[in-house]
Amino acid sequence: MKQEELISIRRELHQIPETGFEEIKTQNYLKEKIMAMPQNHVTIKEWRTGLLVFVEGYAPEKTMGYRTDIDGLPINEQTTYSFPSMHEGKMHACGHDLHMTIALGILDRFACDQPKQNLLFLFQPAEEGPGGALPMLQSEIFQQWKPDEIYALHIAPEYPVGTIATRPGLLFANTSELFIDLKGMGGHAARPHQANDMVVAASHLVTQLQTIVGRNVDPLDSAVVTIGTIEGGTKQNIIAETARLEGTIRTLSLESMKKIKQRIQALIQGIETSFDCSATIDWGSTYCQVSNEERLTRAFMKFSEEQENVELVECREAMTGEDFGYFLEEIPGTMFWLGVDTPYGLHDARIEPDEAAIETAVSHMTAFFAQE
Ligand SMILES: CC(=O)N[C@@H](CCC[C@H](N)C(=O)O)C(=O)O
Repeated sequence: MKQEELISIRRELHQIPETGFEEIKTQNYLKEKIMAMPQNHVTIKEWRTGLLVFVEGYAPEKTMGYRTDIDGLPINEQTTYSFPSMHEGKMHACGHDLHMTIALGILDRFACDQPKQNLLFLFQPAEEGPGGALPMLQSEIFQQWKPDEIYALHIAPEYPVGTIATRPGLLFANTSELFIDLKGMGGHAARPHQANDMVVAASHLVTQLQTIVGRNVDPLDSAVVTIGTIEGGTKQNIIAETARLEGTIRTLSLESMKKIKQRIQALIQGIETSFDCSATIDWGSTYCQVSNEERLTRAFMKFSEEQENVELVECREAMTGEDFGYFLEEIPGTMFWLGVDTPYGLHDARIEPDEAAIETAVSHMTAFFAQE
C-alpha cells in the first residue's frame, strides 16, 4: 500500500470509532481491506468484533505475532480535521485508528510478498475496556495459531515522528477500574437535616481518595488514583439521594494495588458511617502490567538502533495501562511507543497525531519481521 492509501485508510477509520465489543463497522471495514489483499497464504478468522489473520511463511521456524487494538473512546471530538468522527460522542483519541492502519500496512506487504516466518496479526477489540486481550488470548483460534513471540506499539504524542521508545522489563502499569455507588436519603434542598446528601458524601470521598497515594503508598513505588467522572442528584433544589464516582487505579507493583484497594474499602466504610449511607464498590476490569521480555526487547532495540530512519529512545515506564500485558504474560515480546508529535495527549479530544508516523512504523516493522 502506498502512503496515500494508508493515510486515506486512517482517515476512514478515524470517522467510524466504536467502543469496546461494539466494533462492528470497524471489523467489516478491516475485513474488506484484508480480503482485497492477495489471499494465497493468508487466512482470516473472526473472533467476536475482532479478527485474527494468519500469514503462512515459506520456510517457517516460528510464528511472530503483531497486535493492534481497534476500539475508540466515548469522547466528543474537538480536532480541526476535515474528516472528524461520524459517530457522535465517540472518537479515536488514543491512536487506535493509526494502530489499525499500521497493522494493515504491514499485513499488506506480507500478503503481497510471502514472509519466511509465519505471522499472526491480531485486530483486538476493547482495549480501553472491558478488555479484549485476555479473552482473545484464551480463544481456541488464538491458541491454535499461538505465536512464539509477540509485538505491539502505541502512539506517543510527546515524541517526534521517527522515534521508537521502549525498555526491557516494566513498560506500563497495573490497572484497575473503580466504580463507587453511594446511596443515602434525598429530600428538599431547604431541609438538609432530614436527608443524607450524597453530593456532600461524594465530595468528601473524592478528597479522601486523593490522600491514598500521598499518605499510604511508598513514595518510591509510583501509583495513581484518578476519579474521571462524578454524577449525583437530579435537580438543583433537591438533595441528592445517590451519587456515582468512576475512576481508575494505576500501580507499578501488585502490592500497592492491593493496599490501595484496602484503603478505598476502609475510606468507604468511614463515609458510610459519617454520612449514614450505603456504598458499593465495583472494581470493573483489571489489566496486568506490560512487561517487555528482556532478550527479545534488547534484540528489537538493537535492530531499531541500526535503522537510519528511526531514533531509538530507552524510555521510562509509564502509568498508562494496556491489556497487551496479558499477551506478554504468556508469550515473550515487546511493546513500544511510536512518536506522533502532537501537543495534545492521549484521550484528549484535540489530539491530531502526525500521519507521517504510519509509514515509519509500517516500514520499520516490515523490515523487522522480514529479518532472516
Ligand atoms: C493506552 C491507554 O490509554 N490505555 C488505557 C487503558 C484503560 C484501562 C482501563 N479501562 C482503566 O481505565 O483502568 C489507559 O487509560 O491507560
